[in-house]
Amino acid sequence: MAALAPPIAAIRVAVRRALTGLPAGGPVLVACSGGADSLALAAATVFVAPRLGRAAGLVTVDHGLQPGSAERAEAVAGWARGVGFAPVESVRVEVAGRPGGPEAAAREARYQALTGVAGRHRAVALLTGHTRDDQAETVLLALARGAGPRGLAGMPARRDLDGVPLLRPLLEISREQTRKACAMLGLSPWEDPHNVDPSYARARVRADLLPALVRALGPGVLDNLARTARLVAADNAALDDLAAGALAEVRHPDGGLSVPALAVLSPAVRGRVLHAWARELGAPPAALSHRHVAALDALVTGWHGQGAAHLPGGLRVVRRADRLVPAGRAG
Ligand SMILES: Nc1ncnc2c1ncn2[C@@H]1O[C@H](COP(=O)(O)OP(=O)(O)OP(=O)(O)O)[C@@H](O)[C@H]1O
Repeated sequence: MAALAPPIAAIRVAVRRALTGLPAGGPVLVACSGGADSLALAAATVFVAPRLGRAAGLVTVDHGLQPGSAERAEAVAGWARGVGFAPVESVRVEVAGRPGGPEAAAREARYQALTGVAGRHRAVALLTGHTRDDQAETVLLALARGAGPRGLAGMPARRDLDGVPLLRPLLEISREQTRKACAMLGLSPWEDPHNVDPSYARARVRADLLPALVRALGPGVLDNLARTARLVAADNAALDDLAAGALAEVRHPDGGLSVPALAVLSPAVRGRVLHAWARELGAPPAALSHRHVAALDALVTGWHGQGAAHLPGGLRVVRRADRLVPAGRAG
C-alpha cells in the first residue's frame, strides 16, 4: 500500500492528538468555513474520530456578508453529510447591528452560533482550523500593537468557549500543508474574499508582511513566530499560577485588596493579580486592557489621595486607607 501523503498524515496525527483524552459523550464538532484550513481539518476529523469511537459533527456559519454565502454554506453542509458527518448544521447569523468593527461583529456572531450548536448537541469539543500561519500573523499583529505577554502568546491550542472546550488542532500545521492536503483529497476550498481584502490588517500581514519576512529571514521564520507564542504561553501559565496564589494572599480581611501586600509584589505579578481581581468584580475580560490594569496599579503605586480607577462595565475602584475596594458602578 502506498504511504499516506505527508500533509494528510500530519493533519490526521494532529487531530488524533487533540481528540485523545476527551471525555465520553456527544460528538466533536468541526467549525468549517469551507476554506482550505477548516476543510482539511474536517476531512481529517471525519476520518480520525470514528476510529477513536467518537461521532464527528460539522457546523458552518453563513454571515450573510457576501453574495453567494448561503450557497457556500449549503455546499459545505452537503459535502459534510456526504462524507459521514452527523450532525451537520448550517447556521445563518445576523452581523449588522452588533458593536465593534465588521470583523469583530462577525466573529462574535459566529462564536455565539457555534456555542449554541455545540450546546444543543452536547458536543464534547468544538474544533477550528487555525494554523501555524494564523498563529504567526497573530503574534506579529500583537507585536505591532505593543501587546504584552498575553497578546504575544497568540491563540491557545485549547480554551473554554462558554463552557465548551475550543480546540485548535492545526496550530503546528502550515497553511501550505492544508492546501496541499485539500488538493490531494480532491477538495476545492472556498477562497474567503476577506482574506485578501487589504482593508483588514490581517489580510495585509498575510499578503505582504509574511512573504517579506520569509524572503528576508528564511522559511523558518513562521515556525519561529509560532514557537515564540508557545514559549510565552508557558511563561504566562507560570505567572498566572503565581498571581492566583498572590491574589489569595493580598485579600484584605475586611474585603477588597491590601495595598501594602500588593505593593511588595513584583510588577508583573501585581498586574496579573489586579487583572484577575477586575474580572472577579465583573469587568468583561474582552474589554479589560492594560490601561485599566495601569489605572488600578496607580492606586497602589502612585496614589495622591484621591481619584478612582474606571473599569469596563461601568465599574469603579477606589482606595480607602490601605485597601482597594469596589465603589459600585458608575451612573
Ligand atoms: N463561516 C464559518 N463557519 C464555520 N467556521 C468558521 C467560519 N469562519 C471561520 N470559521 C472557523 O474559524 C477558523 C478561523 O477562521 P479564519 O477565517 O480566521 O481563518 P482561515 O485561515 O481563513 O480559515 P479557513 O481557511 O478554514 O477559512 C476556521 O478555520 C474555522 O474553523
